[in-house]
Amino acid sequence: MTGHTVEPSVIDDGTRPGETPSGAPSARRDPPALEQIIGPAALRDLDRTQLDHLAARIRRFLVEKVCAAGGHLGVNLGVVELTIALHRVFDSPHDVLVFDTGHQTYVHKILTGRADGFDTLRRYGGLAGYPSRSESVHDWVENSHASTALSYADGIAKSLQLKGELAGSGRPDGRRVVAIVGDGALTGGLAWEGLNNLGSATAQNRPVIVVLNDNGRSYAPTVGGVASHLHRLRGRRDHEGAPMPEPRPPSAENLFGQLGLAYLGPVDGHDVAAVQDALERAAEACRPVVVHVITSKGSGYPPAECDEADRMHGVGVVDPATGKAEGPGERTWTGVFGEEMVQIGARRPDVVAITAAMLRPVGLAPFAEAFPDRVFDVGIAEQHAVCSAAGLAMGGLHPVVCLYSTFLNRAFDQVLMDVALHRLAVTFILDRAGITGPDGPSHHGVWDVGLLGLVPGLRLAAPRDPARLRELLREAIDHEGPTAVRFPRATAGSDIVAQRRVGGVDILHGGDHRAPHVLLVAAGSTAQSCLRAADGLERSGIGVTVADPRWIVPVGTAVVELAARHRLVVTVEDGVRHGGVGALLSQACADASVTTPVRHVGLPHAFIEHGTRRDLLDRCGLSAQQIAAAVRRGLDGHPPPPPARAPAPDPVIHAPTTARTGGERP
Ligand SMILES: Cc1ncc(C[n+]2csc(CCOP(=O)(O)OP(=O)(O)O)c2C)c(N)n1
Ligand SMILES: CC(=O)[C@@H](O)[C@H](O)COP(=O)(O)O
Ligand SMILES: [Mg+2]
Repeated sequence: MTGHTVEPSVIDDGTRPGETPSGAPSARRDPPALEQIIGPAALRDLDRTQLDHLAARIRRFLVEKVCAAGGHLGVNLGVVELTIALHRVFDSPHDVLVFDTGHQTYVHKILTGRADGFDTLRRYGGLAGYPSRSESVHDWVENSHASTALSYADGIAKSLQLKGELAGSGRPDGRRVVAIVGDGALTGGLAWEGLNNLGSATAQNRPVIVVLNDNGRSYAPTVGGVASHLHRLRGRRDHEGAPMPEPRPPSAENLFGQLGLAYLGPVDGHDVAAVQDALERAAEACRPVVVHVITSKGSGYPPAECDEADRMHGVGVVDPATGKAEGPGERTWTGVFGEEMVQIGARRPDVVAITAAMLRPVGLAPFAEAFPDRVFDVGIAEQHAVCSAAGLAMGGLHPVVCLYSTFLNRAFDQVLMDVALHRLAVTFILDRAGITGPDGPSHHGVWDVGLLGLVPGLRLAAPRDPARLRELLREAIDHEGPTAVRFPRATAGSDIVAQRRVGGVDILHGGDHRAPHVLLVAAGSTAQSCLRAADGLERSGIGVTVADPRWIVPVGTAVVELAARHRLVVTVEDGVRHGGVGALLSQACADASVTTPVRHVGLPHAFIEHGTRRDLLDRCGLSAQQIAAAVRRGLDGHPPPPPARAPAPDPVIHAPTTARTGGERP
């Protein structure tokens, strides 16, 4: 590994005393200032010294910008040299670079002319934290869900081959297709579906270059047989820091060779020249090939290198000198969940927990510490997590599957056909449910209510506060059938005490009016805004009942009976309205011949861009004022307004009317 670990304040990036790191290059042939790099061509004729200075300059830039804004710091510090080499060997966007998960593309963005956007990183309307097709022709895949790159590469290579544009098709300017995939992403089943096709007999003349970015970690060290195999291939004595042998020629002595892909590596991923040499040889091979690149997450920044938990995989705003967040940590929904799980684990020896490579992010660290034999990290393998949970339940245990809501999407069939069909007692914990914020459209957990509302026999709870999270978690785990509990990426807030409980439904406000009036159905964390809306409405003489159903799927009879006793129902949910709480209640009212009009306030049926959670909720019409406005419009006989069109651009990412094919790219 080249020696490049330095303190952030003394990174030797070629900056002369008094010159800012991104200042104009001095006469000493320093590399171009980052803001002056308008594209990869600027890298082509840099010499070794300039490349080393450029790498140091990028590291310093990453530490400065990401510590100030939050984002994937450790991840991107680990791919500085790798990304420089990629853009020196391949000619993006003529050549296609597909990044798996996309959280490691900050360096790619710097080298493709977007350094000056980093002051807006992950802010509404600013630079996305993942590839963005609307930002650059160098970006292809926006989906931040792992293990997809190999399948995209397979499809793109097939399309280029059929059009006669793929390298190896006889054209001198044949296009190369490169997939950059992490060792963690390689624990996902979809990645092996991709490999199976990339290495097939028919693919031997359809060269795809798989760059395996192996840092030995997802957040924590990568688990499973794949990780062990990679460790053996690395020929390392340990995961980090050991010297690496010279790149070995392709051989069949490893899994990739057995699957029909040549193997090149292991390569020191922090040595630009070594990576460049390996990539050039891979491109010349003109066949499917895996280039096994060894990197270190957090490389070059001691606070990350020393972070045993996850090498500062992703951070909030932190002090660049220490890597620590300022001030005391906030109590999050995740933290409350983690505490209660330990209480439940002590009471219920049959309860076990499953994580898909995110033990700490989903709050299972306390449970793992208390009950180390009762936590299973299955890797980035959500479908396996759910199906394995079905097996655990069949074996007599009660598994608690802990995922971010958005990552449940890919395991829907396992929830439906492996858990619910067998009516198994499995509990799904859906953290980051609703608008999450900075990670953008593929991370907002907004689809779970619509999806799980389709699952016969499954019960879904949406707690409004920490006390209800604890209560509903216990009810879910005590239930003899499939259950789920959803909560947001947010501070936990204070408890909201109900006036009374009617048929399992908590009445939070009103409900004792004689004259028919408005029923506000507050799903989960929207309760606070609904109560504020109710206060405003009451001041203008509109009587409001605010009810928290607690269990939102299936719709309880008590909610339908409440609806029947009101003049108007308005449901409010932090989820897509399409198939959501409102839609389900409308259906339930229709089935019960209850004719009270029901209006749905929730998120649009669309992809919502990145920003802060609060701001995006407001832009989507979920503020107290907008809820009150929806009630008033309902009383006037009109449907609630479409999601508020803030003066700034719409938060909704409009699906293009015509498919944005690769054809828009060169
Ligand atoms: C389907 C899915 N599950 C979980 C995640 C959350 N996640 C984001 S990055 C990451 C670890 C990825 O590890 P690896 O592929 O090795 O990339 P590295 O961060 O090491 O560069 C995980 C689990 C995700 N993005 N997608
Ligand atoms: C890339 C990825 O999927 C995760 O790193 C995600 O960004 C973490 O999100 P939180 O910050 O909500 O934990
Ligand atoms: Mg990794």
